[in-house]
Amino acid sequence: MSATASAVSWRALGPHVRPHRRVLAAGALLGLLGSGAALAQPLAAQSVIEALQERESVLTPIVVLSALVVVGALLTGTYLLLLERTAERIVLRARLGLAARMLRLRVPAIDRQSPGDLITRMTSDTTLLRAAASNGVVQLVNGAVGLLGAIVLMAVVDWVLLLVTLGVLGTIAFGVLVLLPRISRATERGQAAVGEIGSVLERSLAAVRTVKASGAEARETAAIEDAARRSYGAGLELARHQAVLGVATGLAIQVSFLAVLGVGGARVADGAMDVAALVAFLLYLFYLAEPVSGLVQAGIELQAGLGALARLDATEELPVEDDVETPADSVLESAIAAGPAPGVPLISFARVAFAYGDERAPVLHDVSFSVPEGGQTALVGPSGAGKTTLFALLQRFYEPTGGAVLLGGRDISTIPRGTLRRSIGSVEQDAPVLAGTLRDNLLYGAPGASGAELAEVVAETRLEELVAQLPEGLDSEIASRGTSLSGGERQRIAIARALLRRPRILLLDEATSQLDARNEMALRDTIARAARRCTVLVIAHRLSTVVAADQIVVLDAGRVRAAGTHAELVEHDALYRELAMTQLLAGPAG
Ligand SMILES: Nc1ncnc2c1ncn2[C@@H]1O[C@H](COP(=O)(O)OP(=O)(O)OP(=O)(O)O)[C@@H](O)[C@H]1O
Repeated sequence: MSATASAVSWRALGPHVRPHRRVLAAGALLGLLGSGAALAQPLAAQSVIEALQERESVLTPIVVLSALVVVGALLTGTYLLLLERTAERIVLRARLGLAARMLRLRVPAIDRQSPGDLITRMTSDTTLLRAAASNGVVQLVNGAVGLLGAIVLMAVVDWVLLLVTLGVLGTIAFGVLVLLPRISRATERGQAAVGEIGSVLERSLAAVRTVKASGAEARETAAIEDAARRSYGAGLELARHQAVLGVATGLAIQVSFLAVLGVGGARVADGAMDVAALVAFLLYLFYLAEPVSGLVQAGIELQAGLGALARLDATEELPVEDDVETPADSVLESAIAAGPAPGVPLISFARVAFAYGDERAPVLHDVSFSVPEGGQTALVGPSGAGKTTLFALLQRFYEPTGGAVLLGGRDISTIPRGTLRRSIGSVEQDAPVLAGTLRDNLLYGAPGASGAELAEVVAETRLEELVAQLPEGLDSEIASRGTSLSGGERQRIAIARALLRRPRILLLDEATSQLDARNEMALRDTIARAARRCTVLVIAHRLSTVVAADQIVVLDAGRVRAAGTHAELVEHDALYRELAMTQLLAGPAG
C-alpha cells in the first residue's frame, strides 16, 4: 500500500517546512551571515599580509579579523540552536498530526494496516523527516548561496583559477545526481523493514501465550531477524552511498587544491598574479569545502527524508472518521433520544447487502428485519452467518454496499458517527478488559458518570460480590487483558461499562464459552435487567438467552432465514431446531 519514493517529489516536504518557513529563513540568514563572516576572513587575512608587506600598522586588519571570527562564531551558534529547535518542532508537528489521525482512521483502513508498522511510522519515520525538513533545507539554501558567493569572490580574485576549480568540482556533481535517488529508495526499504520488525513483534507479543503454546518462538524470532537483516542491508547500502559521496567530495576539493596550486604557482611565476591573490584564492577554496559538502549532505538528508515521507504520506492519505467528535447536533440528538414515531421500529435493516472489500464475496445479502423499541432481540445462526457484521454496520464501522440501516426511521449514514455511537453500548464477545483499575474499566465509556450511577450499574450487573472480594474494591488493579477475572465477570464488567453510557441500544455479543451455574445465572439476570433500561440486541450463543428473547432472527449465510419466538421457530424452522439442539449452550442448569 505504501507509495514508492519515486512518487514523492521534493514538493511533498512543503507541508512540513511551510509552517516553519519564517524561522527557517531567519536560520538561513543567520547561517549566511555566519558564512559571510567566514568568507570575509580571507580578505581580512589578505589585508594583514599586505599590511605586513607594506610595513604598515597591522592593528586595524587584526581587529577586523578577530571581530569577524567572534561574530561568525556567535551567528553560527544561534543558527544551529534555531535549526535544532525547528527540527524538533517539525517532528512534534508530524507526530501530533499522526496521533490525531491514528485512532480516528476508518475501520476498513485499520483492517488493512499492521499496527506495528503504524507505530514505526509515528516513532521512527518522523525522526528522518526531522533532518530533511530542517537541516536539509537550510543546508541546501546556505550551501547554494555559500557556493555562489565563493564563486563570485573567486572570479574577482582570478577567473582562470576559478575555471580550473569548477572543472574539477563539476565531476562530483554527476556522481551526486546518480546516487541521490538510490538513497531515498534504500531509506524507504530500511524503514519498511523496521516497520515489519514492529509488526511481527506486535503480533507475537499480543498473542504470546499462543506463540509459546505452539512452540513458535523460533519462527517468530526468525521473522524478526529476517526483517532486522533487511534493515541492516538497507543501512549498509545507505552507508556505501554516503561513503562514496563523502570521499568523492573530499577528493574533489583536494584535487582542486593541487590543480589550483599548480596552475596558480605557474601564474605567480609568470607574474600573471601575485602571491596575496593566490593565498586568498586558496583560502576561498578551503572555504568552499564547507558549502560543497553541505550541499552533498543536504542532498543525502533530503533524499532520506523523502524515503520516510513516502511512508508518512501514505498514512496521511488513509481515510479518517471525521464525524466522531463533531459538536452535538441538539435537534438530531433530541430526535434520537425521543425515540421513533409510533409504529416506526427503533432499528431496521432494509435490504442490507455488504462485502468486506470490492474483491471479496458479499457476506450479507438482502438482509431485512426490524427491532422494536424495548425488550430483547436475539440473533442466531451458524458461525460466519454475518451476525457480528450486522453489529459493525449498526455502529458504522463499515458502510453497507446496498440497502440501508435505519435508526428510528432515519438512515444512519446521515447520522454523524459520534452521535450514533453515543446512543449505542457495545459488548464484544471477548469482552476486552483494559489494564487499569476496575473503576477505570467501568468508567471507560462514560468518564463523567457519578458515583451513584456507578453504584447502580454495579448492582444491576451483579458485580457487587466481585467488588467486595477484590482487595481494594473498585480501585483494585486488574491484570492486563483481564486474566485474573472469569469469563462471566469480564462479560458483566463489559456490560456495566456499556450501560454506564446510558445507551438507547445495547449490542451484546455473548461469550461462546461455557459458564458455571452462578455466572450463567448472573449473566442472564444482567441481560434481563438491561433489557428494562434499553433495547437489547444480542448475538445469542445460549439457550437461556433465546428463550428469554422477545424476538429471534435466524441468519444463515448472510440471509435472514426466519424470525419469531423460540416456540415458533422450534416448530417451524429446521435450522433453528438444529441450532437449538446442537449449538446453543444449554448452560449448567439447563
Ligand atoms: N474484517 C473482516 N474482513 C474480511 N472478512 C471478514 C471480516 N470480518 C468478518 N469477515 C467474514 O465475514 C463473514 C461473516 O462474519 P461474521 O463475523 O459477521 O459472522 P458471525 O455470524 O458473527 O460468526 P461467529 O458466530 O463465528 O462470530 C465470515 O465469512 C467472515 O470470515
